[in-house]
Amino acid sequence: QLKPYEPVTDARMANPEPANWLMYRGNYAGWGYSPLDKINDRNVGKLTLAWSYVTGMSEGHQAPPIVNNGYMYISTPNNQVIAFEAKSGRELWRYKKPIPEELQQLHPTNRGVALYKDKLYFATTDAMVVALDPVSGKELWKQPIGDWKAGYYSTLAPLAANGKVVVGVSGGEYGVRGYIVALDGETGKEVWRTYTVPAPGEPGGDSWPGETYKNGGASVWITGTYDPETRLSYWGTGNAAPWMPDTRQGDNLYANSTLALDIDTGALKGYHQYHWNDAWDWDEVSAPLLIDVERNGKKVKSLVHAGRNGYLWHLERTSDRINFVDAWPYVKQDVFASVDPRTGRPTYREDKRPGTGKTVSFCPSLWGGKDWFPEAYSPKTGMLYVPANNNLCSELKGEAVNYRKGELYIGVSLDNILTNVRMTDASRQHIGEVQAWNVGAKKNVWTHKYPEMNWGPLMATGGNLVFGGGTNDRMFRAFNATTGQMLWEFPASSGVTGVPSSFEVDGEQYIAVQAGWGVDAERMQGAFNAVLKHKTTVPQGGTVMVFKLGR
Ligand SMILES: O=C(O)c1cc(C(=O)O)c2c(n1)C(=O)C(=O)c1cc(C(=O)O)[nH]c1-2
Ligand SMILES: [Ca+2]
Repeated sequence: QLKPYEPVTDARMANPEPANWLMYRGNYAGWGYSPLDKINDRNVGKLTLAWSYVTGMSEGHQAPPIVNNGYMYISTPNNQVIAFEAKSGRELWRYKKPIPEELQQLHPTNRGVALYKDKLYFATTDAMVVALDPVSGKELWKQPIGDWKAGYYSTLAPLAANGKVVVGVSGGEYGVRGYIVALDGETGKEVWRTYTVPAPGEPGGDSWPGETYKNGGASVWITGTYDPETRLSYWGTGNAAPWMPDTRQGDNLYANSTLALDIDTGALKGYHQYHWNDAWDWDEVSAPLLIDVERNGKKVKSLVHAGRNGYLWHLERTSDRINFVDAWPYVKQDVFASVDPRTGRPTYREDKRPGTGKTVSFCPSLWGGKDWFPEAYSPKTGMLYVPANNNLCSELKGEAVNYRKGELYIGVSLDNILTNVRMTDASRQHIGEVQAWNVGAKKNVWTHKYPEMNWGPLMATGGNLVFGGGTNDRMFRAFNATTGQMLWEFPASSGVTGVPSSFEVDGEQYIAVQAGWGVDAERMQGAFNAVLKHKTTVPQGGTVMVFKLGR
């Protein structure tokens, strides 16, 4: 009873129908917002499970259910994509790409598929992009984008725009040299590749001593946002490698930055580095949200980013630059002594900078004020919603490390990483938060607090709701977007670190999300268990959950 598959054109992508969820965050601006309002703050208490489906995988289920006129697609860890009839949960097909046996997955997750024209794309753990037929699941082509034997892998959902499929590579903990690569959507042929770490002689190349740029990190593992008007895509970059900053003295451009890349050529048109010479593993990979922000009575075409470094960043975007507007801490941050009001460049407290042979504690923890899980923005309330971890700190002991192809290149022992968490008096009271911000006014409107951490991507809806999971009690929740009042919660089979989405079929609205705890939410829980008196175990295993209003 499914209608013929409807190709996903540039026009549809630039202006997605409210009934569908065509890409990672629902729109190119990265809002994580569904305009649908049949499920709303008055009736959300009646939300019930319409269907669910066990994926057969453990580890991190983080991908949003992507929906195009009744067809739904999810990806799971281990290079798996599953297609459903969105309304019923009937499986249409399942695709699994084998992973080489010797490949060790440091971050076993996949953050979703991209739909474009008559194809579906996803990026793999063994550093390929695969194109599938969305109707049959048949493999159309696969294109290698990096050497997995050298620690390159992909976890992000691709960005599809202007005839291209654009992805980045992970591997910041293996000493890769990061890049963003665009493939021709039809053929898979590489169109451009832009390194996030410049070579000597290129602009920014002098921010790396000697040969260090070759293993400088700055990986890209979260989908970029895109402005069709300027044809600029915006990407966040990860930590510089290895972690200890004295091994690569200099700013280390363009690690921990937002980059503006021309979608047609990959040319770098602007950047903002959130913190230079990274020492804290604060990957700034979340792409900034494209928002028109009212500030001092003026509209600013903005880029907004809740930094892993604990600051909320308000930038301005133009056709050829990124300008700093403002920044302020949204969680406890004890590293920045100041932020230059003109450029946004921070100065550091020396005693808060880890280094080789030093043991240093700092806040927020190495997982940051916010790790990879996305913020959401509602144009209805004008608020930015931030899933945060507050009051938490880390202690790292820097060690010398030599680069060896395909091996971890961190400079902190795994033992230390798994016990790095340091509690404060405040974090014994609460850690996880959902924060609502009026960015232009720099005003925190409401905050919902959790006793322990929050790893939950957020979605806002036209029904004055904000949805998110992320806590170790397995709950998936809905909040009143205006007031922050918790209106509904549902105990999932596992912790919910999936990106939620919403869609409509035959006039009925649905909320969809994957449960499936894993990756660093799980590792961080281990680090907590090491310092807390009680231990929490979160069950693993992926489930797709789709909710609708009960009668
Ligand atoms: O530097 C990198 O390339 C890289 C990649 C990834 C990833 O691809 O998931 C993570 C991280 N770093 C990282 O620092 C991090 O905290 C993290 C958490 C997670 C997760 O899925 O929970 N992935 C990653
Ligand atoms: Ca990293």
